[in-house]
Amino acid sequence: MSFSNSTALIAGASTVTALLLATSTMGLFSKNQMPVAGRNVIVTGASQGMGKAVALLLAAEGANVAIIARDQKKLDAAGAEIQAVIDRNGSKYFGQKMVIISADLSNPHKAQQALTEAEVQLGDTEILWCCAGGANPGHFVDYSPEDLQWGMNTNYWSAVYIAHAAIKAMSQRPPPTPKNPKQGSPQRKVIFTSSLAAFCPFIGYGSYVGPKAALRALTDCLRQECLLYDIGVHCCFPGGIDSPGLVNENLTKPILTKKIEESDVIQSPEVVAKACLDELQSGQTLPVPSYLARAARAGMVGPTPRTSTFVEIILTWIATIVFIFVRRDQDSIVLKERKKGLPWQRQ
Ligand SMILES: NC(=O)C1=CN([C@@H]2O[C@H](COP(=O)(O)OP(=O)(O)OC[C@H]3O[C@@H](n4cnc5c(N)ncnc54)[C@H](OP(=O)(O)O)[C@@H]3O)[C@@H](O)[C@H]2O)C=CC1
Ligand SMILES: CCCCCCCCCCCCCCCC(=O)[C@@H](N)CO
Repeated sequence: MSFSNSTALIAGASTVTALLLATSTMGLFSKNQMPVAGRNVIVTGASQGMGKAVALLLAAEGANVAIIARDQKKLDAAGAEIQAVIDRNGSKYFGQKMVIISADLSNPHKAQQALTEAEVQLGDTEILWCCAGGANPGHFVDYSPEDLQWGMNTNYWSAVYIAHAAIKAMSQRPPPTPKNPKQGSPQRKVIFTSSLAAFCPFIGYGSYVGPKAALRALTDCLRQECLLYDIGVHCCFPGGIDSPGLVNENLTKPILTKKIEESDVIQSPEVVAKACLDELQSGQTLPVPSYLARAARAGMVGPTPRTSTFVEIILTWIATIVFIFVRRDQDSIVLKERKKGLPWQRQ
């Protein structure tokens, strides 16, 4: 090969590489991976906090929404807010609907019933976004077996049973014909909600990080199986959310947990919902709403597919190093407490 030929080849190859990097990092030319207008969406944990913000956002963008939680009063209040958003949309999205379903989703029969009920009222489910969850922070030694089971029921089973019912139903039927094929990918979605604390587990979340990390592992497993049925499976990783749940858990949160959380940035439910939706629409498997969670994801991404490959790989190197210092910093908070003496040395 002559000198000029190989130069042209290298120049061509670098241009293609640069273009590929640019499109993968900036999302240029990519279509919306999760349009919501006119589609049937179920949001769990939608009576308050992040779930309610997700339901309000999707309703504002024209989705038909079914909201699920246990407490009927809180559901009715959230339902009124969502209906107001739908009324404001006017005739922009024809026949937009909202339904309220009260169910304890940690019960497999109730979860199946809730899905059936939502489908009777809305039609076939296109998106299931599981937000129901919560934490009862404490030291592991202070938990009762019931406290530990509560963590698993509230965070793992409340998401897994309804996802199981939904994926079984979806896998047997084609997606509804898109009302506007130009609006983006018609793929159906199941979305879980984990936590930044599952990427970086720390003291005080002994009943919580297990189920939240399990949701992530399940996401990787189901994402692969659901390639068979053309269903996308995703899992969001918020940091602190300014929600009623956070206010409540802070009442009993151990002091060491609070100290470690000082390095986190609390976001509003609305910001978290919008940032996660943006990431889902750009095709992210593990959406995050903050830079901190994005850095933690880079350090823990493992075999999950990534978008923006180049930037994420660099970030992975950085995060791997930063994690050494984060862990040292967190441990030093705990070790300072230990200086007061081991339990059996204290009077
Ligand atoms: N707040 C935070 O700092 C963070 C939260 N997260 C996660 O984000 C999600 C949303 O959190 P947040 O906004 O604080 O939520 P909240 O704790 O404020 O609200 C939780 C929602 O889930 C519902 N829910 C709880 N258990 C069940 C159940 N068994 N069956 C049906 N519905 C249930 C609640 O309604 P009801 O009780 O009436 O059933 C409520 O609607 C959760 O999964 C949480 O773990 C992640 C990172 C940080
Ligand atoms: C590479 C660098 C990574 C750095 C990570 C450092 C993380 C420290 C703070 C994490 C705070 C997590 C809040 C989630 C709490 C939660 O899920 C509950 N409140 C739920 O209710």
